[in-house]
Parts: sequence; C-alpha cells; structure tokens
Amino acid sequence: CTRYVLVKNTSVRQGIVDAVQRALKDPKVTSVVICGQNGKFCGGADIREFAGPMSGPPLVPMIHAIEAVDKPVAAAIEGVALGGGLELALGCHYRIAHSKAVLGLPEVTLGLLPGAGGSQRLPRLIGLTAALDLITTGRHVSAAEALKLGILDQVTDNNAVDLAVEFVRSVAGQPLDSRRLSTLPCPCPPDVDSLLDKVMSKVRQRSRGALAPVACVQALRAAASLPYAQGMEKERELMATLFNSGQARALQYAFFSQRVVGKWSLPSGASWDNSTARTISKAAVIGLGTMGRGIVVALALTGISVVAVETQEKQLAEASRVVPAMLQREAGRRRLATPPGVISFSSNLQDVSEVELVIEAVFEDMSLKLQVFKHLASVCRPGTLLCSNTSGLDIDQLAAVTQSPGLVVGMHFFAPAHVMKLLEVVYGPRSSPEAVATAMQLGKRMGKVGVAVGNCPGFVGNRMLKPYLEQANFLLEEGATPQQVDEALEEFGFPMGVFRMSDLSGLDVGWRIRKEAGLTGPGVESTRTRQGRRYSPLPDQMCEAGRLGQKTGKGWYQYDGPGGRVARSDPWVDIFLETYRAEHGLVARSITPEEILERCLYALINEGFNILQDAVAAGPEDIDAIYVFGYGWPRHRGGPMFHAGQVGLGRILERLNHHHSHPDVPHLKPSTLLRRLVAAGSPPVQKWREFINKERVHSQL
Ligand SMILES: CC/C=C\CC(=O)SCCNC(=O)CCNC(=O)[C@H](O)C(C)(C)COP(=O)(O)OP(=O)(O)OC[C@H]1O[C@@H](n2cnc3c(N)ncnc32)[C@H](O)[C@@H]1OP(=O)(O)O
Repeated sequence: CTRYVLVKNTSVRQGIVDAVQRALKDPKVTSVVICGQNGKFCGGADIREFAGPMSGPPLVPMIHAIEAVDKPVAAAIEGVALGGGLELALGCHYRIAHSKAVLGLPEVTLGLLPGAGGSQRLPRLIGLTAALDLITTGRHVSAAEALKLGILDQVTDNNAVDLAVEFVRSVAGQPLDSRRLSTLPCPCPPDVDSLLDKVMSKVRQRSRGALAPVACVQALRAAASLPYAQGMEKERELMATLFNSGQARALQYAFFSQRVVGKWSLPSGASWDNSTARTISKAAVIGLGTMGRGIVVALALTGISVVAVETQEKQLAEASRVVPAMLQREAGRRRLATPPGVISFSSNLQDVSEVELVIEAVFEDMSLKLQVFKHLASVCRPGTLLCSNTSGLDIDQLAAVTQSPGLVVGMHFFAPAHVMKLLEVVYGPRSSPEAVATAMQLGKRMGKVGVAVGNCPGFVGNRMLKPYLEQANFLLEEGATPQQVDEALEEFGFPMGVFRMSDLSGLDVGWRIRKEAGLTGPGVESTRTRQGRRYSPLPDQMCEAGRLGQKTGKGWYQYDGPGGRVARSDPWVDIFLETYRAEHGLVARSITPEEILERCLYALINEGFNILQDAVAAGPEDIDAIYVFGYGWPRHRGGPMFHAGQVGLGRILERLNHHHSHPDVPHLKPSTLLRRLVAAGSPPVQKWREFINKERVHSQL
C-alpha cells in the first residue's frame, strides 16, 4: 500500500485521476487510500469555478472509475467532506473518518443538487428517508451521526489516514461488489410515493419558489424508482437546469456575501484586518423584555458569563424563570451542553460594574435609553464597551452622554435574538475601530452574521423597510386588500407578507415611533399629507381601533383570539378600507401583483441605493446579507441589490420614474447612484463597490 498525497486547488481532480491510475498499474499496490491535505478531505467544488467553463477531468466519470477499481479504495476523511468531496467518498468502497470530521451534501444551499452521483449513491447507502433529509436540507452531519446513518464504516479519535491504511490492508482481496453503491438497490419504505409527496410539499412550503429543493426530491424519486444509469441521467438533466438558473447564481452570491460582510471596513479606513477586537468573558444585558432575554441566551451559549439586569421586579421574576428554560431549549436545538451557571439575575444596575461589555435592551425610547447610558457611564469601570440594542435610534446621541463615546456602538439584534442570525453593528462618527471589531467578533462567537453599518435613522434594514411599508399602505388606499399585497409578496418568496408580518410583530411598534416623530397623535391633523410628504394614516387608525395584530386577536386579519396565529381575512377591514377611501374621495382601482411588487420592492431597493450613496453600508453585499438574514428576503433571490441587478438596473430606473411621475405616488424618486450606474452601462453587482468609490473620489455622489 503506497501513499499518494493529493494536490490541493483546481488540479485536485487531475491529481486523483493520476494517482489512482498509478496505483492501479503498480503491482505493489494492493489497496488505495484517498485523503486530503492539511487535515481536510475536501470541501467540494470551488464555487467560483461555476461562473466559467469547467476545466480538468469531469467529476462523474472520475468517481465511476474509482468505484470500478478492483483494489479496495477507502476515503480517509479528516476535517470536511462536503458536496463533491462527499460524492467522491461515496465512490470509494470504504469511508473512515476522524471523530471531528463534518460531512454533508450542501449543494441545495447553492441552488444545485448533488450532481456527481450523490443523489443516486447516498440513498442506496443510507436509505431514501435519511437521504431525503440530508439532501433537501443540505445540513452538515458530525462523524458520529454519519456513522449511525451508515455513511461511515469507522470513526477514530486518532489519525484517520493511518486507520484507513490499516483497514484497506485488512480487506485487500475481499470481494468488492457489495461496496459499489451504484450497483445496490435503494432501500425505501413501503409507502415510498406518499413519503416523496410529503417531502415535496414540505420543501415547497419551506422555501417557496426555490427550484433546487424540488429538483433534489425529483432526483431522489429517480433513485427510488429507476435503475442507477437512468437515475444518473435524470440527475444530469436536473443539474443542467439548475446550473443555468438565476437562482443558483443568487445562492452562490449569497454564500460569498455572507463571508464578504465579515471583512468589514469603515469610511475612516479602519477595517477587520487592521483593528483589534477585545475578547469578552463577562457581559451584562440591561432590560429583560423579549429582546433582552434572547440576547442573554445568545451570550450565555458562547460561555460568556452574563449579568442580566431588570429593574421591574415582576419582569425580573418572570425572566429568571423563563431564561434558563430558553437556554436549555436552544442548547438542545444546537446539540450543545447547557453552559452551567453563567447567568446571574439582578435588579440593581450597580451589579454591572465589573463586566467588560454591556448591551442595553430597554424599551425603544430615547429618553429612557439616555437615562440608562448616563447611569452606565457612572457605574461601569473605565474602558467598558457600551452597546445599545436599538432598532434605529441615534447612537451618537447615546455616546454623547458617556465619558468615552469611542466605546459606544449599536448592536441591533433581531427577534428572537437567540435564534435570528442577523446582527447590525452600528458605528457612530465617534465609535472606535476597537469597539466595532469587538462587537463584530462577539457577534461571530454568537453565531451571528454581523454587518457593520453607519448611524442613521433605522440604520440599513429598517431604513429600507420604511418606504416598503409606506407603499404597501398606499396600495391599500388605492384599492388593494391586505391579502392581495401579502399574496404577491409571499409568491415572490417572502415567508410572510407585510401585513401578516405587521400583525405578528404588533402594529403598536410603528405607531409609537410615528407618535415620537410627531407624525400622529393628539393634535396632529388627520390628513393624507404629513410633514410635507404623502402619509397614510391607515395603520394609526387600526391602532386607535384597538387592532394591534395577533396579540389583540385582530389586526389586518382576524385570529381565533388574542395570541392566535392563523390569519383569516376580516370583513371589518374591507369595510374600514371602503369607508376610509370614501372619506378621502379615493376611488378603488384594480391593482396587479406586478404593481404590488414594483411599488413595494423597488421602493425598498431604491432606498438601498441611497444607503450605498450615503456610505451607510459599505457595499451591496452588506444590504443583501441584512435582508436575507434579518428580513426574510428569499435567499434564492440573493438579496434586494442582487435582485435589482437580475431585473436590470435600467428597468428598475424606468419603473421608478414611471411611479414617481404618478401624481399620487411620490417618494419613488430614483436615487442618484442608480441613475449613475445605469448611465455607466449597469455594471454587475460585484463591481458596484469599486464604482461607488470612484464616483466618490470624483465627487459625483
Ligand atoms: C458537479 C458539481 C460538483 C460538486 C458540487 C459542490 O461540491 S458544490 C460545493 C459544496 N461545498 C460547499 O458548499 C462547502 C462550502 N464551504 C463551507 O461550508 C465552509 O467554507 C467550510 C468548508 C465548512 C469552511 O468553513 P470555515 O468557517 O472554516 O471557513 P469559511 O467559510 O470562512 O471559508 C474560508 C474561505 O474559503 C472560501 N470557500 C469555502 N468554501 C468554498 C468553496 N466551495 N468554493 C470557493 N470558495 C470557498 C470562503 O469563501 C472563504 O474565502 P475568503 O476569501 O477567506 O472569504
């Protein structure tokens, strides 16, 4: 048995082919072990290669050739065996892994299916039911789970390559027929059709409009019902369709944007690679409402010890009861041990004096937050980082009441904070690079996708949401129903339309913000123009009628009672809208789903261009990651800015101009950046950063 170490990077496939051929020809070689370099078996295909023509030997015949070898071939899996990497291992006769290895077929997350025989070999190895789960979710499994499922033959805590060598030597000369997965039948449950139908409707529901999960189920149906060669033909056909779809490009873009945002940079020139983060071991959370509780759990799961402070006794008692249970549940969900005794509860702000970082999560009210920050500045030791979980208030104003404004940043979590992946890290003009780096690193430890954003009302996510919500309300005034608007958005791929979402989060949240901004409330005249702009008082009137959404059992929809979850259309809302239109002399017209999407989504996208122009976000990837991870933007559409590129910037500009010129639909004035991009020939989204920087240098923005 001779060891051939495989070369890394794009020549991997050629390296494997050459090594296997040498091993076959060499009479001294009785068996073969395929391993990776530097403790990693293979992370799969280089996704960047998908953009151009494939070079080197194709994967499918290469894996077939390995499977056909008449000397035993084992894959020694260390680190990762993902995608094409696991498909290669499935072509081997045996699979031996290190206990820390991770395996999976994540192609579905990239808009593809396991197209190098994975969709046909895996079900033959572990059965249809388990293969459906792994392939349609793309989830990674540990070596222990892979062993249990039957993907692996052996797992070791020691050197996997040494064990694999020993193993293949021990089986040399034994028959290999039963080890060639392509020759085996696919173990299926008796009710195979009903299983496939059930999984199909589940994936359709889970990722509405996404092509890849559907194609994965179709490929597995072929594995269950057709001979291997025909199954492979089906796999090839489906893969070709997916490969050329916009969705695969969008999902691959989303893979990279998630990583690009980690490489943050600020307009000052500070960035991830020239700023030092502090390692936090003790933190405090102030305010134990829904957000505060989730943040405590997210921190505790990283092993950070947390002082959880709530000054209202009743709320504190409830949080002390609920938070440990939340922690246990979440640890279980993530298959982690519950960190022991890391949370201490207190009603006294003085108890935060020894922590290194505080996250304030009190009610979204500036005067209350200012009071808390003043107090924190007096009790915390010098050098403590002070963060606010505000969803849009001025970070600089908070920083101004502390002795060290450089140590103040926003950490905008999304509810539920221990589950949702997005974290906006908001830097004010005085926030230090160290504070930003620390908040970003802390977010990463919590498993968040942190995005560094500038300080402006609503930051990135909520600032873009505002014109989107405005247009949705205007559409109701003009003749649409909440259901029509929601259906168009859900058809586009959002898990929930804007009105269903508003009912879920509570209509009073926005009402309070509008009251604080002087847009509504006692003494404000009930007109359709406020502060010089078109304004729809519809949501305010809903709140005044006590319809706050799910919590009151009534909102834009009706529910079975307070806290009910199933939305049903409500004739009351239809009458309310008709009465409103009559009062304001508005004539309802028929509104198409296309108009709903244009008005809502292009308004949001246009604000995204304004945000890029104002340098509140460093690049389109930042905006797209925020919308995919925090606002339910369908991942298979990449994000709003990517989507704009897919639709065509010229088309977006033309439609914005069209709606803007309509006398009753102002607000949609196209952004200067969008105009300049169109004038420059609509470069692809990957080039926008460079374009913006150049325009800025030449003072065109
Ligand atoms: C016929 C088609 C055949 C096969 C289909 C496929 O194989 S599709 C590809 C399937 N594989 C994957 O989806 C794996 C994707 N990668 C990951 O899940 C993680 O990167 C991984 C391997 C678990 C490592 O995670 P870690 O957190 O350690 O590193 P990070 O994610 O930050 O990645 C480091 C840098 O590597 C780049 N990268 C990772 N995987 C790929 C890839 N498959 N192709 C291209 N580039 C990849 C990643 O972008 C990072 O780059 P950087 O420039 O440092 O940001």
